[in-house]
Amino acid sequence: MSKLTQSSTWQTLQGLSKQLPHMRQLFAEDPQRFSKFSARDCGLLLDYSKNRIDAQVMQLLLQLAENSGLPHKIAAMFAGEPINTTEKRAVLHIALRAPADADIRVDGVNVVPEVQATLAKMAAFIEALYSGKWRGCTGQKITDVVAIGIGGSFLGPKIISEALKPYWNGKLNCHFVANVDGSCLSDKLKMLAPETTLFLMSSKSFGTQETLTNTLSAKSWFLGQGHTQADVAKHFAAITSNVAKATEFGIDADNIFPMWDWVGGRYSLWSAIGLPIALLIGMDNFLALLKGARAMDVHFAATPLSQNLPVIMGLLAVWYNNFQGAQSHVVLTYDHYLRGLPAYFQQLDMESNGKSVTLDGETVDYTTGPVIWGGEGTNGQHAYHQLLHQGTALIPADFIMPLQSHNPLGVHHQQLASNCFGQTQALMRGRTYAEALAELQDSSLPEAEKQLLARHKVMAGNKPSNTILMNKLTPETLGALIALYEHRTFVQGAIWDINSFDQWGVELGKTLGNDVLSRLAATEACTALDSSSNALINLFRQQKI
Ligand SMILES: O=P(O)(O)OC[C@H]1O[C@H](O)[C@H](O)[C@@H](O)[C@@H]1O
Repeated sequence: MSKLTQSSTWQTLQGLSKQLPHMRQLFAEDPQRFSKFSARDCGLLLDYSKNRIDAQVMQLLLQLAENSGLPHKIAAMFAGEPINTTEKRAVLHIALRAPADADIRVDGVNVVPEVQATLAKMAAFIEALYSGKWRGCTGQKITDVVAIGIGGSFLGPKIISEALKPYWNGKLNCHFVANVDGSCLSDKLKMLAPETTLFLMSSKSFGTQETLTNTLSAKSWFLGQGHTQADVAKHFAAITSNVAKATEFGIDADNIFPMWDWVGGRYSLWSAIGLPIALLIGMDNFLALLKGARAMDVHFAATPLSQNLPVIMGLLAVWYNNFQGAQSHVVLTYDHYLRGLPAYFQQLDMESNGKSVTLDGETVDYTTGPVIWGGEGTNGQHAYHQLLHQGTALIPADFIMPLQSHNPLGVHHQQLASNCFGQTQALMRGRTYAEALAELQDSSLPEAEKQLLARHKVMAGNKPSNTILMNKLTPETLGALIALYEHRTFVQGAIWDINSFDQWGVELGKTLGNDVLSRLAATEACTALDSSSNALINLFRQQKI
């Protein structure tokens, strides 16, 4: 058994996990439950009272965090220590939103001036595009930007852009290409004119197959429309930490925005990777997004654990994962603009905490990252919420909702809120057999049928949820919200003693993908692999089943 699972705190929590009364009872017994189990800062309110917790459980979870050295680990991240141990790198997305006078050192060098210089370069680039100082090869203004990237170099820019649609200034159109399926790029190109289009290639490594292939095809398309190699500089720019490779690829050195190896892909939207967002909402709004994240960083670093929003959320996730058998976690956004957020948090959390060895290389004897999924409320209520209410799996939920809509339209927002609050209540309360039967009292069904139907209508309740509210979805509150989830992910990784910042599983997929690619192009039939892989490769080579 590991030190973690052997600890008396862990063992006590395990004992308590089956002893807590139903949440209905907890609420009935304590009218102060909401004020005891809610916290607010950075423009966000977290109501975590609808969780299977009491004061003792919370106190023990906080003890678990102390025992795991969480305060020290937070300090180490903020100090730029190489906490990504397998890649020997610092983890400094917090430096990307630090104030200009901050001093955050990697190997003795303050990285903040470089971050600020890149922000200034982004601002100048955006201004040049908006004003028409930057023009395409025929002298026309750029009207469309195609952002090419995948994983962290795609999800953040795309989803955060979508979320901030009310802030788009209409100066440019932005399109996103991630999938290497040629249909993705082709569909976009059909709508574009090369003379007014700028391609923004986003790849930290500048080595990701999908992104390189999509960029090469975009370049061929551009050249194929009668333009020359000399025109490329006016239509291609890149964001990468591999400046040498980007230059070699043919991107003009002036058109390269740097990033750094201490920014993880899934934590990179705050860097120049966020350029598509800034192009759509303007630099001031992009800076407000950073400011919101910064506020959450300050909160995370300085607030006592018991009031610390990411710590509370991380501990609750550990509670369900390790002590209540939950294997998935659902994120439900009651805001149309936030509909992509579950997919963003999915990469953030699953790529970070989908690990099974500790920092010392020991295989864990406890579960780690759950499956993160979700979608847009109220749509999910008419689909998968059924399983949340009456299925056999325990699925803790986060409900996220702004109190004010960007589009106040009749009773829409009130209805949205009523559904959100109604769902958390239904999950918590459930419906007893007696209640279900009472609801059927006036029906004309025979008694036996009433009883049978009542059994189907029983909902156990006691299903946990957090509710996160904000006044309005703004760049600042969104920045705080995303940083909240980043740090929540960190808290869990710290307790599980895993490296939340590498992704070796993804790397293996990339390597094998490249190997298969060479076999697909070979002249000989493939016989060297397992029978399934051989057959699939050979079917593709023959182009028919
Ligand atoms: O930005 P790139 O180097 O092209 O990497 C793009 C993506 O590649 C991999 O799939 C990683 O797992 C992601 O974290 C990364 O964001």
